[in-house]
Amino acid sequence: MRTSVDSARNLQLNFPVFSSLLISIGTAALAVQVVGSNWPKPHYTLLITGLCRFQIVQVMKEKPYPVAKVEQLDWLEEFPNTCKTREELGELSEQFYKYAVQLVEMLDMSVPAVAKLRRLLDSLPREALPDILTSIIRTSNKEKLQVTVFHSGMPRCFVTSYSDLDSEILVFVSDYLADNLVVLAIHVFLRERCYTFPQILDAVSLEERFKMTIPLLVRQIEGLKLLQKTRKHKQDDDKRIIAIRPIRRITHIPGTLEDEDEDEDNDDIVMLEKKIRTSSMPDQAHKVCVKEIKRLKKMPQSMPEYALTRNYLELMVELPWNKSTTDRLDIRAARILLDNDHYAMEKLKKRVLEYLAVRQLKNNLKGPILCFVGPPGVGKTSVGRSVAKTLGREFHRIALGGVCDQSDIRGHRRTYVGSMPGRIINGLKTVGVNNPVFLLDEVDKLGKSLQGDPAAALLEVRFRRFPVCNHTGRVWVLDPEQNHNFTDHYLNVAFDLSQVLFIATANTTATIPPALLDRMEIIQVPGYTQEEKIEIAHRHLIPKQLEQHGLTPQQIQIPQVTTLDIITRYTREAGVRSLDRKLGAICRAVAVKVAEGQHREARLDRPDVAEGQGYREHILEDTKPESTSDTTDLALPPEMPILIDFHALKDILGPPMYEMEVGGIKDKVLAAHRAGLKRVIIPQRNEKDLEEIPGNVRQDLSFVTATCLDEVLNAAFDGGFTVSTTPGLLNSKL
Ligand SMILES: Nc1ncnc2c1ncn2[C@@H]1O[C@H](COP(=O)(O)OP(=O)(O)OP(=O)(O)O)[C@@H](O)[C@H]1O
Repeated sequence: MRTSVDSARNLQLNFPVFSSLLISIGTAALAVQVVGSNWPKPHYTLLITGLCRFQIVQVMKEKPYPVAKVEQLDWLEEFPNTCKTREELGELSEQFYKYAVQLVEMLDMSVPAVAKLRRLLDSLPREALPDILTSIIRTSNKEKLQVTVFHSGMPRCFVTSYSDLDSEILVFVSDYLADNLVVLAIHVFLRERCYTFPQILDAVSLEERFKMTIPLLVRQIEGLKLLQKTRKHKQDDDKRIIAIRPIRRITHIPGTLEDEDEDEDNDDIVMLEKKIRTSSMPDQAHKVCVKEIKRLKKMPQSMPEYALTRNYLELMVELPWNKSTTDRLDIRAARILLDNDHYAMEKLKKRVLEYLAVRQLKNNLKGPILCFVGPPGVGKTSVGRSVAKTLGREFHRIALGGVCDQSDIRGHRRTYVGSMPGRIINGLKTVGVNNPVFLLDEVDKLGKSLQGDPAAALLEVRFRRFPVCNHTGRVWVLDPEQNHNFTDHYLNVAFDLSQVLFIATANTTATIPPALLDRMEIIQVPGYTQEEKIEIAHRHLIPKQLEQHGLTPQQIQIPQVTTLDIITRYTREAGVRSLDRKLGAICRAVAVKVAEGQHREARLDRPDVAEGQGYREHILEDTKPESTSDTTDLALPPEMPILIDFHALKDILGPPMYEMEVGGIKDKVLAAHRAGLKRVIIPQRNEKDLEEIPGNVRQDLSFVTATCLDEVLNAAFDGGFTVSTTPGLLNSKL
C-alpha cells in the first residue's frame, strides 16, 4: 500500500476515507489497530498511520461506505530557487518557528508530550532550525494520528506515539518536530481544531500552509497570555510560581515584546547576582549561591529547573542571615505591658517576667523553652505576642495543629517537584529578621504519618561517622545552644536559629511527644472564674470590639449584669473566646442601628424632606423605634447609648443556650424523684439549692448532705461503709 502511494500520483482508495464528503481534501491513512465495543454505546478507537494528503477527484459510491478516486497532494515542488521567494519563505518559516516555539513554551509542562517536545526543541541546533523547518513542513504526512470515532460520526484527531524519537537521525527528528508543532498547534491546542483542520489540509503550497498556520498560532498565544495574566492575579502569595520563560532564540526582531521579556529576565539575573554579592550570608551559603547562579546562567530558561533554581536563589537572598531587631529589655516596662494587655494570669505573667529578667541580666537566650498549657481561649497566644512586644521583637505564629509531615517543619529536598522550605525558614522570610519570637502553637496536636514524625523534625538527628564507631548525635532544634546549625532540607545550608525565641503552647500535656515535653518548661494557664471573665470582658474584650466596629462608649453600653448573662447563658468555656465572639455579634448589631440612625438623622436634617408634607410629624406618629422591618427608614434615630439589656441580648443572640439553674441540683433531684428513688446525697454546699425544689417532691425524699467521700459512702450503703477510708501513714516516695 505504502509503495503504491509513493509511486503513483493518482490512486483509488477502496477503503473508507476519514473525510466528510463535504470536504474534498483529506489524509489517507492506514488503520493499524482497532479497539472498542458496541456496548453500552458504539465507541471505537482506531490507531492509524497517516500516508499522504489527497484530493477527491470523483466519488465512486457513497453507500454502504464512500469510495472515491483521489489524487495525492503531497507532491510539493522543489523549493523555488529565486531569491525573492526564498527570502519570503525564509521569513515566513522563521515567523512560524518563532510563534510555534512560543506557543509550546506557554503550554502546560506537566503534560508529558509537551515536556518531551520541549526537551527535543532544546536539543536541536538553533542555527539549523529555520532551514529544517522549511524543509520538513513539506512532510506533514509522517505524523502518527490517533483518530477517535465518536458515535456522532465526528472524527477528532490528536497526536500520539512519541517513542524512540530521540535516537533518530536529525532530519527525521526535525520532521517529527515540525509535524508535531503543526499538529500540536492545530489539532490539540487550538480550540477551533474541528473547523481549521480542513482549511489547513486545503493549503497545499508551502507558503499557503505557513500563512494559514501563523495567524492561528498568534491567536492561540494571545489567548494563553490573557489566561496566564488572569491566573497570575489570582495566585496565592504563598504558592510558588514556576515561571514560563521563552527559550533563547536565534532570531531577534528588534523592538518586539519577546525582546523586552528577555531583557527583563537578563536584568533579573543581574540583580540576583548583585544581591548575592552584597548579601551578608555566611560563607557556606554564599558559595552555594555563587555555584547555583553560575548554573542558572548556563541553563536554558525553558528548563523547569531554571525556575526552581531561581526561586531557591531568591529565597536565599531574602533570608535575614544577619538582620535582627535590637532588644528592648526593660523589666518594669515589660510588667506594665503584660498587666495592661492581660487581666489575672498572675502565675504566667510572673514566670514570663522572671524569664525576661534573667535575659536582661545574662543577655542570652539559654534556658528552657516555655510551654504554656491550658484550655482554649485563656490567652496563651496573646501572652506570646505580648512577650514579643515587650522585647521589641517581631512575632510569628507557627500553627502546628494537624501537621503530620516532617517536611512541613524541615522543608522538602529540592529534588522534589514543588519543593518548599519548611515553616521555620518560611517564618524567618516572612518576618525578615533572624531574632523573632516564634510561637509554636498547639504542639500537642502534632500528628504522625508515613511522611514522618514532625515532632522528630524539631529534634534534628545527626549521624556522625567516626573512624572507629558510629555515633548518633541528637540536636535540639529549639535549643539556642545547639540550633545555630539548623539545616532545612530545601535550603541545604545551615541557618543560625540561636537568636530566635521559641515559645510553645498546648491544650494538654498528655499528647505532647515525650521527647518534646522533656525539654520544655510547662506553665499551666488555668481557666477563668466568672468574675475574672467579667473583668477581662470590660477591661479588654469590649474596648477591643468597640474599636474594631467603629463604635464608641457613647453609642453602646453593656452593663456587667449583661456580661454575666452572656457568660452564664450563652457560653460554656474555660477561656473567653466565645465570650469575645458574642460581644463581637452584639457590636455588629449595634453598628447597624447606629449607621441607620445616622442615615435617618441626615434625612431629618434635610429641609426638603423635613418640611415637605409634615414629614417629621408623620414619622413621630407612625413609627416604632425598635422596629427593624422595612419601615426603619422612617423611624427616629435610636437613643444613645444603646443599652444592651437581657431583652436586647435575646434579640441579638437568640434565646439563651444554657439555663442558669450552672448548678443542676434541681434537675437531678426531680429526675431522682421521677425514678422513684428515696434518698438523695448532695454536697453540703448545695443545701441552699433545695429551696427551689417543689414541696411535694421534698416531702417524698430524704436528703443527706455530705462534706467528704466517707460521708457519701456511709450514706450510700445500707448499714454504712465499714472499711475505714482514713488513710494510714504512707511512706514518702520522695
Ligand atoms: N487574661 C486575659 N486578659 C485579656 N485578654 C485575654 C485574656 N485571656 C484571653 N484574652 C483574650 O482572649 C482571646 C483569645 O486568647 P488566645 O487566642 O490568646 O487564647 P489561647 O489560649 O491561645 O487559645 P488557643 O489554645 O485556642 O490557641 C484573645 O483576644 C485574648 O486577647
